[in-house]
Amino acid sequence: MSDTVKLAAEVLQGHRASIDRLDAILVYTLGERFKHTQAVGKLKAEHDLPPSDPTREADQIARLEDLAKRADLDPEFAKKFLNFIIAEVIQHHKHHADNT
Ligand SMILES: C=C(O[C@@H]1C=C(C(=O)O)C=C[C@H]1O)C(=O)O
Repeated sequence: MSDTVKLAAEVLQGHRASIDRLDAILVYTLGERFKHTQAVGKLKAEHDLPPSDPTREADQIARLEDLAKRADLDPEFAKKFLNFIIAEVIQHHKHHADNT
């Protein structure tokens, strides 16, 4: 293995170690977010509130698009990602509503 290939392998290993730590942060962050959304789902079910709140969702999408632009992240990707998470949360809320 040439010195350049060895150096590239070390650089790759460094990036992958950082990616692994960041993925752990993402998973723990999502876990914490879902703890709060589950509590919101129970609260909504107990008070007969609708599972989805489109006004709140639109505010969040706008906020996340703005944050994404400032963080050099594709705002369309940020929007798709948040919509994906919100869709899952709404399913949880419907489940709470059906079982309360
Ligand atoms: C968590 C809530 O319920 C739903 C899920 C949302 C979310 O995951 O951020 C936002 C709005 C609601 O459609 C809420 O109303 O705050």
